[in-house]
Amino acid sequence: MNTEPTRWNPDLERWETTSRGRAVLTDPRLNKGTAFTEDERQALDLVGLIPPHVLTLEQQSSRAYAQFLAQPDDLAKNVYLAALQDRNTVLFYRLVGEHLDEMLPIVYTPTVGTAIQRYSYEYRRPRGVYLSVDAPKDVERSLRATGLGPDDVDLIVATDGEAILGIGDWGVGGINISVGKLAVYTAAGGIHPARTIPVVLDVGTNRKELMEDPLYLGNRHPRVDRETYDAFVETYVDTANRLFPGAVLHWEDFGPDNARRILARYGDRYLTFNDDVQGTGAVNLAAVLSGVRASGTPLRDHRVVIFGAGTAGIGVADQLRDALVSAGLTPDEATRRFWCVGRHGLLTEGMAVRDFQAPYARPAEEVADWSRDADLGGIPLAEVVHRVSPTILIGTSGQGGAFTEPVIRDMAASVSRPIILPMSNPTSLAEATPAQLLGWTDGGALVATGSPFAPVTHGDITYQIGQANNAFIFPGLSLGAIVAHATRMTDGMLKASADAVAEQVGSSAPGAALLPPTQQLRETSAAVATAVARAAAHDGVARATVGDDIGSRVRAAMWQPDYHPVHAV
Ligand SMILES: NC(=O)C1=CN([C@@H]2O[C@H](COP(=O)(O)OP(=O)(O)OC[C@H]3O[C@@H](n4cnc5c(N)ncnc54)[C@H](O)[C@@H]3O)[C@@H](O)[C@H]2O)C=CC1
Ligand SMILES: CC(=O)C(=O)O
Ligand SMILES: [Mg+2]
Repeated sequence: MNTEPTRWNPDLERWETTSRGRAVLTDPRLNKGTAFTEDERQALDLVGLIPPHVLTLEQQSSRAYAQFLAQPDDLAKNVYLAALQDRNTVLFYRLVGEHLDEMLPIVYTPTVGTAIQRYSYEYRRPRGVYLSVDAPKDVERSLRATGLGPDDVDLIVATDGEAILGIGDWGVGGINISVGKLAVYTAAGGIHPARTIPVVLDVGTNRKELMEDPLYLGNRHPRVDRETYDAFVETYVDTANRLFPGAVLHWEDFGPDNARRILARYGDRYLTFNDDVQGTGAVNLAAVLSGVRASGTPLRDHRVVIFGAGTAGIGVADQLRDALVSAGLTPDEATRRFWCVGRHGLLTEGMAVRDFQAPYARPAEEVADWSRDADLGGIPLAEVVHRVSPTILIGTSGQGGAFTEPVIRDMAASVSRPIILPMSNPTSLAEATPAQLLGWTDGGALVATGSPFAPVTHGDITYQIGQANNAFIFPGLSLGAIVAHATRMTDGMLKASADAVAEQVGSSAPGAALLPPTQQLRETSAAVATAVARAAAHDGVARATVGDDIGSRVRAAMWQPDYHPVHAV
């Protein structure tokens, strides 16, 4: 039985609630604070619980913006916005939507990384659902405790906190990446915030300082063994799918082995995707496609070095390889265009590589006389760049500053418009800054970065720096899947998302960004969702009819941060 005292009535577009008084003010879905109307105050027993003067949403938003600006630093801004989100959903999204450029870096990368590291210290309230590997029998009960029924959930974002951005294992604090991704989903993709659940799968942490910290809020034991882990993930997937059968299951910031294994196990059975593998692959492809357009060299003629051959790096390689095949190469020819560099240098045959890296290992005879670095235990990036003369260099290593001046100058010596994408987050882990890259290449580099960077002026040109972040993909990808009632997330849907983002980039004039502006993320996400829904229909996985009106249906499905009547029942 659904005992939830509050429900959204879609026909009358209003909330209906049996709650009264303070219970209304503490429900962020219902709470309008000083914007409750006189009639609502009377009907909901709010008279005397809020100051008498009624404000508009616009007035509230400008007041909140002033409060936001008064915070002393970015972490305090993050905590301020989190508290606002806990209090009043509509006001939070109205404010973030009005200042997307300024606030995305606060609710998302880079500041979300700091918020995760500081989680147990900045903790104010629980947010989302905390599932513990020590109590798998409670998974169902905890997901049911959201009060949401089978038709009430569109999307669940889950992390196990092992590989947060590029900052590693932060245990239970990882919940904030699920919360942050969902904030982007709603602000950028119009996913209904009440129809989403952030989840952390707390399977322990291998970070000793957390386990020894008296304030640490997660399970105080090392990450569990693979068998226990897999059984727990299975319990989560089965339960989530049974309770919320239509929901997209989004996986975020898992370690490379678990990320790939989970995707291989569930990708063909459920509507699910791994954002770091697939979302990142798609946004990278979009940036490369627009870089290729600006470079004047056809895609099929490019050579790619990927620095950081993990979850994101190989996800990027896989989608680019498929794009090279579509451009006319055979699968083998396409694979041979990649040189992937990991912790021990270039991946080569005979090295101990992970199964998903294996296709990219270079033949031993090719590299027989390449110079090696004894400390590294293999062939370093500088040697790879020197030998290969890549046209595209991608950073997914989490190693800040790894693209050094000699490496970039060497690359630029043989390629006039090198495409260079330092995609690692947060900002401090970018492999190089755009100012460095443009300086070392005399303005020739075509640059996009994972975290936001300000424009760079070099010579007479001001270069806009596009953000090659999966935030350009996942909101529209899931929105398209939800509107199409898709049963699976197919490769075709991912490819469509990349193409749609690339198409949103209007210009390849000198200084133009490789990706659309963040401020336009809502329009970009609508275009992505439309393309994704069409691809779902094309791939035979859409249960809804996808016709000519799909663009307007996508837009109509996007939640807007406006107040609706709250009706006392
Ligand atoms: N811009 C975007 O949309 C996204 C960016 N990323 C970023 O990519 C980075 C990596 O993330 P994941 O792939 O999830 O992590 P991961 O741990 O799966 O992969 C990192 C890879 O870098 C390699 N590596 C580490 N040190 C290295 C070194 N000194 N030289 C060469 N390789 C080295 C590791 O061996 C590993 O294979 C992070 O900084 C993350 O923020 C990840 C997903 C999306
Ligand atoms: C953007 C993202 O998903 C990451 O850095 O992990
Ligand atoms: Mg991620």
